Amino acid sequence: MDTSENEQNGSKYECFNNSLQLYLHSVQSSSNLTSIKILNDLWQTKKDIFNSESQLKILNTAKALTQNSSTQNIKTWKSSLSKISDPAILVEKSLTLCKKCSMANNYIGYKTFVANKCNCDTCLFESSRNKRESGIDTKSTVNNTHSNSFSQDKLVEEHKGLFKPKSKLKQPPKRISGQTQLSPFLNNTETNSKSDLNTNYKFEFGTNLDRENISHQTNLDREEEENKAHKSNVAKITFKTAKETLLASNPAAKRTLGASRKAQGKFIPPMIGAQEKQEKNETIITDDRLKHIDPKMIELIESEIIDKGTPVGWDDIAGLQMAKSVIQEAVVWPLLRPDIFTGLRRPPKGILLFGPPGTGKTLIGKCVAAQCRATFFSISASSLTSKWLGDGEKMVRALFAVARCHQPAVIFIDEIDSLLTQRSDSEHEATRRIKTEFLVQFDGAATGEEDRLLIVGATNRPQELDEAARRRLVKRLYIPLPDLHARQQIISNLLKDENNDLTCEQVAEIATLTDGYSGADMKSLCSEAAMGPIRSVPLSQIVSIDRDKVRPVNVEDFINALQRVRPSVSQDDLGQYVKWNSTYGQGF
Ligand SMILES: Nc1ncnc2c1ncn2[C@@H]1O[C@H](COP(=O)(O)OP(=O)(O)OP(=O)(O)O)[C@@H](O)[C@H]1O
Repeated sequence: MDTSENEQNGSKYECFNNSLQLYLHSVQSSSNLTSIKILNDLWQTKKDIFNSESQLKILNTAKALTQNSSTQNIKTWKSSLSKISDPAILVEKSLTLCKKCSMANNYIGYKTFVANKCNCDTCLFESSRNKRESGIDTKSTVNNTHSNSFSQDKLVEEHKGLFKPKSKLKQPPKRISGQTQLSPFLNNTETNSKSDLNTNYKFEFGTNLDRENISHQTNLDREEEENKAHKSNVAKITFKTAKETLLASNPAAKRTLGASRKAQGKFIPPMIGAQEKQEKNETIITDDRLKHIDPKMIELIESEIIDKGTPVGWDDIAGLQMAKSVIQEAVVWPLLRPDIFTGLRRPPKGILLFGPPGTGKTLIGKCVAAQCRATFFSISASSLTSKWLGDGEKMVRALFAVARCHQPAVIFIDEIDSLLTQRSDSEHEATRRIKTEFLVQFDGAATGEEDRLLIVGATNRPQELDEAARRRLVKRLYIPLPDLHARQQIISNLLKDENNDLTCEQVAEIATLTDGYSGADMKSLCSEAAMGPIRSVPLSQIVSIDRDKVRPVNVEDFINALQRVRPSVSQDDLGQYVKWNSTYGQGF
């Protein structure tokens, strides 16, 4: 090697040494992040450093950066941290350029160097790695084979006391989540050669430290570790996590914090005392018949579907004498005396009440349940196909299961036509499944000798019923509009608890005037008439007036109400019911 080459290498080494010292000083004195920042800034501001001789610029930049550890480029480095095994190695590698590579093409040579593809003898670190890998005595080999003008010993001497302890240098920087931006220093092979780079570093400098320095360093290490252990012990004694604090005050919370829960496991509320409250409210399912039913559905049925309203008596239903007597005979007595009504006298399991809206079909269903001392389940078929669509099928199954547990039971299905409509190709799959499930359950109830279940279907559109459903609803009773006498009875019943001065003749007269009104229309008429006395009170007194001072309802109020409340059922519709009744009905 000639003098000029030596000088050049010497200058390179000096620059490398100084900047590395600054860099390593920052690693030891501040934080790894600052060191990395220096490295980054070296690259960002002096990209040409690897192929020029202006290394002094590095020094100035590094000095400035070390003095002012601002965090401007922290973000860049954060994203690079996970990729760099140790930035010191990159500095070293970057600055101790292989002569061969740097002469051929400086920048590309650097890249080749970092990628560990350079095998030239002048490469200080690379050559030592190769020798070690091939099992030759590394120290002597490096000294012998390395052709650089500066010696290994000199290098070590220069850096004595400036390196971080080996253990620290070997620790890879922590990965910070969300890191995507890569440093221009990085390429894939850097990460691959991470372990090699670390080992190189250890070999080059660690093995050459004098004994004194090693023992001093080891003592420092030990002291530091002892300190750490002590601190962690103290922290363990005095510090309690939020979980530990909560468990200390509420041991029951253990079941909710991190406790394993199976997929089918019960939900345990995290609030203190909430579980006890929940357990109290939970339905205790003891009946085997409800084993496979979703407890939420059972709860829903028991809270929403079981009708717990005031029991209805036969007298509450005006008119409809024929329907009442058929129901009494065919349904009520058999349910009350199942021992007598056997064989041919066995009662039908399903009845259909059809007729115009508001004629008392629901009222009859309630009355049947009350008379039979049965549990009354009331559900609207349209809610099965809309509200519980998707769960409708399960709901039907649950409904029948719960009803079996509450025998005798009456299942009243309003608007049954929307559930058991005639089948068509355009029928929704979910609706079809509900219908099938209903018919299956119905048949089960019909054939079960022990079951005391009665299904009462109500519809305003009997003509739309499916044939299969019609056949199962054996008794089909027409519930017509109330006749004169029934209307009179409805008025009298409704005015019973109201202050009124209507005579029997006047009630009869009103009944005559309400031909074509349904029971529900009659109720609306009476409500409207009852507003008459209130409307006659001057507005200024309406808030303060004494209840007894409000005048009674009179015939005039009804005459006025008749102007406002009109019948809701058309004559055409009535004709259809009569026709269907004569074909499929009971015929009365
Ligand atoms: N025959 C009746 N006797 C006494 N009240 C009646 C009678 N029919 C109807 N009503 C009154 O009309 C209201 C509505 O009756 P209900 O709900 O039983 O009719 P519905 O036939 O079931 O009607 P929808 O077909 O619209 O469901 C009842 O609450 C009752 O006040």
